[in-house]
Amino acid sequence: MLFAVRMAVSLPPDMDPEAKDSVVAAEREYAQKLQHAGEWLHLWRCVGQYSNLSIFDVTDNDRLNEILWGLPLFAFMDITVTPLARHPSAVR
Ligand SMILES: O=C(O)C[C@H]1C=CC(=O)O1
Repeated sequence: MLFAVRMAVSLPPDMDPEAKDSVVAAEREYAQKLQHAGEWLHLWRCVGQYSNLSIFDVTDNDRLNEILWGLPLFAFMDITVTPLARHPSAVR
């Protein structure tokens, strides 16, 4: 099942710099592992914003929920999920 997920990140301005570096590094490792595993198909930066637009290919809603709740930055994110269906005019 394909999902488009928008993740907007909002870190506290007074967050300890070491804690910030640590959670961002953990997020990168987590995201790259899922990309290598083939579940996180696309990860795009939204221009000029600390947010991304991602495409996931997962077995079901529960798996996506598990992935999103496991994001190290989850507590600092506003997440919007859009389930995707094939467009009738799509050529591939
Ligand atoms: O930077 C972001 O958009 C947030 C998050 C999503 C993947 C990742 O590595 O960081």
